[in-house]
Formats: sequence, structure tokens, C-alpha cells
Amino acid sequence: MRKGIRIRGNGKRQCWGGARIWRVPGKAKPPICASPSCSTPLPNLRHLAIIEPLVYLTLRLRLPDALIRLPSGSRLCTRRSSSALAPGSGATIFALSSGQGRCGVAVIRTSGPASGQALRILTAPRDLPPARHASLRLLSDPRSGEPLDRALVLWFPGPKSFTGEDCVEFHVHGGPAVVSGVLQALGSVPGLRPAEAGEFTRRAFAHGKLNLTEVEGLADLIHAETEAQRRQALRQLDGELGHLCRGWAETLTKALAHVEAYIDFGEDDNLEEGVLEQADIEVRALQVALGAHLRDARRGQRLRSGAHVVVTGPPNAGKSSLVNLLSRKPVSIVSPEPGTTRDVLETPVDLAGFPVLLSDTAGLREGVGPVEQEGVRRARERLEQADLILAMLDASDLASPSSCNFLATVVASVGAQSHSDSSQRLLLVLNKSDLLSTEGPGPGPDMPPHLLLSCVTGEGLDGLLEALREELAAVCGDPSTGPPLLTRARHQHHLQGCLDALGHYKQSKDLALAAEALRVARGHLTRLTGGGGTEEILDIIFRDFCVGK
Ligand SMILES: Nc1nc2c(ncn2[C@@H]2O[C@H](COP(=O)(O)OP(=O)(O)OP(=O)(O)O)[C@@H](O)[C@H]2O)c(=O)[nH]1
Ligand SMILES: [K+]
Ligand SMILES: [Mg+2]
Repeated sequence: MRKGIRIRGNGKRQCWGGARIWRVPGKAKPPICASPSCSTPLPNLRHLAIIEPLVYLTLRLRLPDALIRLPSGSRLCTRRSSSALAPGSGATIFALSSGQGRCGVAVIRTSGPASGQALRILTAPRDLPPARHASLRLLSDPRSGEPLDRALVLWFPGPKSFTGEDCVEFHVHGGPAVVSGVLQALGSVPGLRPAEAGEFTRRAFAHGKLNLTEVEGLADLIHAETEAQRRQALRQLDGELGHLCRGWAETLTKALAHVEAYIDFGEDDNLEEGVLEQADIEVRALQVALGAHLRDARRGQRLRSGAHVVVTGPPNAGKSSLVNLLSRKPVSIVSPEPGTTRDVLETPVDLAGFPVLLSDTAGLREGVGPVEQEGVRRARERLEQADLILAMLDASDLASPSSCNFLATVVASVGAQSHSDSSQRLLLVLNKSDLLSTEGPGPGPDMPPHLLLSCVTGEGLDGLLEALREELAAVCGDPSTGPPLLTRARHQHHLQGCLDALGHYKQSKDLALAAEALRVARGHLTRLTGGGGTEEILDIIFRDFCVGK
């Protein structure tokens, strides 16, 4: 049981960790809400510490971005640091938000206080259309009165808009002359300026419309190349990861309130028994949840950046033929001459809906010329980095020394690995099955689990794709089910930091240090969803976006 250190003021003032609570001696006057913008009276502090630990802690520690809730559950205030806005952010911004180049319809967006004025000026003499109704308007250049296009316009008065500010969308014909004419006309409206890359989304973040994980989910959705990446990004944009982190942060806030309450009232006999034990139980459960998520961390990142699948095997097994088949393009040279492939040839492929970096490699054999030997060395090096190994043999040549050696080394060594989430996975493919009928015996009973395939006839390809889908779901995590995945090193960093701080909480003998460890842990979760992120991190994240997003 930790001993409590009690810092008691002179009955009037109790200061703790910099937050000051002023108590009036005698009848404890109920404190008021910490938010400067309201003065709602709250029930007395001791009572509060137990029935509303979140509010108690908020008052005690003035958590900057916490939700201050009354027992009735109504919210008092939430706020995000406005520093998240890009520099020069008071202006109204505009940009082409649909793709560059000739297209049927192009979408030009504005966001900021002068949006309504810009819409009036470009559609003069008509007034603003009804909010959120697509309206057909003639756009004209305010400088010359020259008609620009007949467009659909949409007026989104803030805060019910993507950025939380007044927004307008111009849906114009997607010809370069129309788009540039409208952009120039907008540029001539006082108070408007072209948007920076990602600035619309950055404003949505600054106005609390998106948290940082949702911003990253939006970036991933825009960059998604495969079905699995789209599903994963959509879940993150829908806030699943942010929601999970908020739940963890609330658990920590409750545990912290219990520890603080014990520090404040530990000796009072009417403080509930087991307040500290309750905090320990909450922390232990959180450690288990965080640990499970961190073990999964690599999966989410693989899903974003692509799983490394390496094709390996003895010369002439048909490796290059398979790579060309899976990538549906002539990535590698195929020839009957063994030792054709020397360099590692990497190509991004959508395999069964998963993003994959598929590598073709030199046939593994010893005792060849220096160039091919360098190729073999590079092949082995790439094999080390593989998330999934496609091991290939010629099914009609299984008794050869090169096949036996390959089975005894590469295949056996991966099979021997203890199966954990981070260990490599291997699929054994016996190629050239079309030769089996004529060339004699196929695989014996002691052959490890394998798939038969013919790159020439395509026999067995469906089975291989199904097996690949299962393996890749295991390697990348199945984005349709299971908990939301961590998709960035930043997420992993903060979760690891949170877990480390919880470790310090458990080791600390001194309650004050234990409370501080919980605060540090909670800070990591807050930064993960974007409260209090540093400018540099925000710049890096929003740099990922194109202009107009
Ligand atoms: N009959 C038959 N021949 C195949 C099959 N797959 C590949 N081949 C032939 O086998 C020879 C070698 O194919 P590659 O794809 O170059 O083999 P590789 O493993 O990349 O060879 P190296 O790069 O030299 O290691 C070529 O002549 C292919 O046409 C198959 O399924 N059946
Ligand atoms: K070959
Ligand atoms: Mg090859």
C-alpha cells in the first residue's frame, strides 16, 4: 500500500502541483467550474471526488482540454488549442479540391469568414442560396462582369461545415480555362488567398471537427490503393482509434482522480475503502489492453505502407514467372537459363485487396560467378526483411540437391520460428505442376504443407490467391474486423510512452509520483489524438495532404 504524502495548506489554501484550490475556512463554499467562460456552481469537493472523479480531477488539475461535466452529464466546455491553425489563418482560403486536369466536374472550395461575400460577388446580383442546397448560378468575374460558367454552388454556413467555418463549394465544368477563371476571380475578392496544402483539413482539426487520428485516417483514405487500405482508413476516419484512445484516457483520468482523492482525504474515515486498489485495477487492465495493441502495431503500418512479400527459391523454379503473373505485367525477364534474375526487383501490387511490395530475387545457389553471387547475397538479405515468403520449387525436380537443400534451409528455418505476430510467414509453392504427369513423381508424404501451381497453365492460381489473402490478413490485420489498428509510428510511440508511464506508476512508492506517472501516461494519449501536439508534428501530418484538401 503506498503511503500518502499530504501537503496541507493553512486550511485556507491547498496547493498541489501548481493547481491552486482556494477553500474558504468553515463552510466549504462550492467551487465554480474551471472554465473562465462560465461560473456554474458545483457540489462540494469531497462528494465530487467520488461521484464525479472526472470533474473533481478537472477542477483539481485544470486539465486543459478535458470535458467538464456536471453530474447531470451536460458538458460545460471543451476546447482545442487554436495554435493548430496554420500561420496567417484568419484569412478566407480557396483552392481546387477535385483532381488536377481536364474532367467533367471540378470542385473549388472556400473556407473562412469572407466565403459568403465571395459567393455573393461571383453570383451577383443573386443573393446567397439556401444553406446546404445545391443551386444553379451563373458565375461572373467581378472585375470585368465576364460570365465564367454556369455552376452548381453550395453554401455551408459555419459551424456545420467540413472546417467548422463558413464554406462554399463551386461545382464547375472541369475545363482548365473555367477552373483558372474561377480561381482568378476568387483571388480578386478582398480577404481571400490560395490555401496551403492540407489547410482545409488543418482548419477542421483546429475547430475540433476532426481529431489527429481522424486527420490521419482522411490522409490514408485519399492515399488508399487497395480495398484493405480503404477499409482501414475509413474506420480510422470514423474515429474508431480516437474513440479507443479517449476511452483509455478517461480510465486514466478516473484512476488519477482516485489517487488524488486519496491524497486529499485519505485519512478521513468517510472516504470509501479501496479507492487506491480501484485505481490499481484500472491501471492493470489498461496495461493489458495497451500491450495487446502494441503487439498489433506493425500490422497497421504494414497495411498502410504495404506488406513485404519476397519470392525465393532455387534457379529456374519459376520465380520470375510467378512475379509477372501476380503483378500482371512483365516485371522480370523469364528464360530457361538458370541464373537469369540477379537484382532484387520490387513492384507494388494489390494482392487479394492488400497492399504488397512484391520482390523477385536471384535463384539461391552456391559456386557461381561473382555477379550472380552478389545477386544471391542480396536475395538472402531481402529474405530477412520479408513479412511473407513465397518459397518456390520446381515440382518436377524435387529430388535435386538444390531443391533438397532449399527445403532443409530456408523452408525449415522459417517453419522452426516460434509463431508470434511479428515472426515471418511462409507459403511453399510447388510450381510446374503441368510437368508432373510426364516427368515422374510429385511431392512425397514428407513434403511440408504446400500448394501446387503451374505458371504456364494457371492451374492452382486461385488456391494460391486465397492462401495469400489469408496470410496477408494475418500479416496486416483484417481491417474489417478486430480493434482499430495503429497505422503510424507516432501512434506506437505514444502508446509505448503511456505503457512505460503506467509501469512507473506501479513501481512508485510515493503517491505524488504515482499521480505524476498517471498524468504523463494520460498526456501521451491526449497527444495521440492531437491535444497539445507540437507545431512540427502538425506540419508533418498536414504536409501529407495536397492543396485543396
Ligand atoms: N512447364 C512450365 N514451365 C515453367 C513454369 N513456370 C516457369 N516455367 C519456365 O521455367 C523457366 C524458368 O522460369 P523463370 O521464371 O525464369 O524462373 P526463375 O526462378 O525466375 O529463374 P532464375 O531467375 O534464373 O532463378 C522458363 O523457361 C519458364 O518459362 C510452369 O509452371 N510450367
Ligand atoms: K531462369
Ligand atoms: Mg528469375
